[in-house]
Amino acid sequence: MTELVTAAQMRAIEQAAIESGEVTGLELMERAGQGVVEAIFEEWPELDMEVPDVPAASGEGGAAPAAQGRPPRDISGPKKHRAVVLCGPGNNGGDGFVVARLLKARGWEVSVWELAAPGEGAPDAVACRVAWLEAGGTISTWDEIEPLGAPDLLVDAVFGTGLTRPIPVALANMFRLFRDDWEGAARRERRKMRRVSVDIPSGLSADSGEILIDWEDERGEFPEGWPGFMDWYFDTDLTVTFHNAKLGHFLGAGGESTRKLKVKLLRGLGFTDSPRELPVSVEGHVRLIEPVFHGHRARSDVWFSFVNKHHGHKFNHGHALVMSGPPGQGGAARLAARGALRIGAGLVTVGCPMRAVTEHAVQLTAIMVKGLDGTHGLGEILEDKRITGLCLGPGLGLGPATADLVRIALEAKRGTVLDADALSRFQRKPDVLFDMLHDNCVLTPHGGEFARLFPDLAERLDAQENTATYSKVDATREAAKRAGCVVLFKGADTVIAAPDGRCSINAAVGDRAVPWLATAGAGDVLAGMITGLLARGFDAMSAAETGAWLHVEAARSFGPGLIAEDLPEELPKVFRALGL
Ligand SMILES: NC(=O)C1=CN([C@@H]2O[C@H](COP(=O)(O)OP(=O)(O)OC[C@H]3O[C@@H](n4cnc5c(N)ncnc54)[C@H](O)[C@@H]3O)[C@@H](O)[C@H]2O)[C@@H](O)CC1
Ligand SMILES: [K+]
Repeated sequence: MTELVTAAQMRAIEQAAIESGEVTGLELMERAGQGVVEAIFEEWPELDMEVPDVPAASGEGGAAPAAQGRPPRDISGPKKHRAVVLCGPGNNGGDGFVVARLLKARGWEVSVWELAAPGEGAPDAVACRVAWLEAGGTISTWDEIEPLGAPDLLVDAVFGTGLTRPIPVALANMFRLFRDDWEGAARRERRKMRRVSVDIPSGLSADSGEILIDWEDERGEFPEGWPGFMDWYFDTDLTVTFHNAKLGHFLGAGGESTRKLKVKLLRGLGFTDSPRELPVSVEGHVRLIEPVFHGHRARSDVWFSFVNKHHGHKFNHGHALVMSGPPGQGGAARLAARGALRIGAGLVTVGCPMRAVTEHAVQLTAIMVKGLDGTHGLGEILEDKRITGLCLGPGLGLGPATADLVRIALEAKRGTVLDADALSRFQRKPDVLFDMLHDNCVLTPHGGEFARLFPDLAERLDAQENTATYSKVDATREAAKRAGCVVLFKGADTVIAAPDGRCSINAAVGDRAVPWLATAGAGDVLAGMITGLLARGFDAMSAAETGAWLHVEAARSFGPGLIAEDLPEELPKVFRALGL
């Protein structure tokens, strides 16, 4: 898995490298700028082509360098590649000056606009600004901004990991305007404008992925008359970050906006050849669940866990019991049961009230049905020690019986998933639930259920003024500690945390986005998949991580049009693709 870091952790890594004497801050900044330029040409190789020796059709392009014998490609417009670099007052802006200089050295026409000149607090950025001016570059201030002609590239080096204070609404609006103005100009000139953000799209917190806006400060120091609110961060095509991806690339709005992320290593920070290892121990880092590459084949983190478990008798693969509610409400439990079976539990039983047996029996074949006489019946069946995974919640109902069933289930100390009604039932007394939970449990709340069990954490997470420092990762970690078990907080940025501080993100963003997974019953299938893995002997954290990852993979594999029933049925295809 890739390790993700916070802004503070990144600063600590950087500081340690500088203090060890292996690299200077200025060298790191130079390397960061080089990394951005490398990433730009990797992403858009067409921008790296020689500029043909064709005079500009309009006056805007200026003279172009010699064509070196190549035929002209297009004679309809100005020929020099053109970039606009927006620089902020900190080190992110410093990286921007390096990018500007390197592009200019390659024959690009580059305009730099700065929000404010870097001050004493950012000496490396000051040095890079000087180097830009010495290279013949010019700098305009933002109040002078007017489109000079359409750029091929818009570089956002306004704020990076140092953005901790909210930015004025007016500035946020300018991000949007830049994009619209220049995109329009690019269309008119038949150019394509690519947008690249240095480190993180400006306006987003690198820790929480939240948009940092000062709503009170409508005008700030910026010109009046900027129109309505749209995207309050710098909307971008490519983000180039350094050393390690940050939490904010995957959480909240950061996940939505980071469509494509490239991580560039900074030589001098102790790296050998793997971006997956942190050179300096970073306490409390978060892992991103993602495929790892072996030779030519992408295999998931789950591959290793699975491989040695795929043989033997059906009882070697465990027996999952999914509890169902009254007649007419059994669909959710059946979905969960199917998820448990397809993910490889040897046996799966739906346990239900006697009067619901017929309904389940007519719908289920490979999955067994067992009529249970309330809590007493559940206690009895749990005397069978071969039942190794339990799922309670989907369609269980919010009546008092649910709390009793949860109590009996937790006393049995099996791998247990609590979802949906089994969580909501404890809204008034979450502590009663927390007292019963053990470390082989997984809670799988969505936002609403999370707020019912952890109202103070949800409130803190929602509070605008705290978004810079308090993230979904923090909230989930606190929740896991309080509950004493693994908590999986659902979303496109699913966060999974264990009470001992381990934490990972299953990000369904960027090219892994699956908006069609927001469909009725998908959560029930997830609960069942995790239960199946617990039944197979996975520990709670691995079961939650593996289940969450496969859930998204199944949705990706199926594609749009997916309904919850399709998720378990897609798993064999996902397994085949993983070489299981
Ligand atoms: N950590 C590393 O290893 C490296 C970091 N580098 C760059 O350095 C960046 C971090 O630099 P900094 O810590 O200087 O921070 P940033 O450049 O991200 O932004 C902070 C600057 O913006 C100002 N600012 C913050 N909030 C503001 C607001 N709401 N309105 C107006 N101004 C505001 C601050 O006073 C400060 O001047 C990274 O994102 C990266 O781009 C690279 O240069 C080299 C290596
Ligand atoms: K930026």
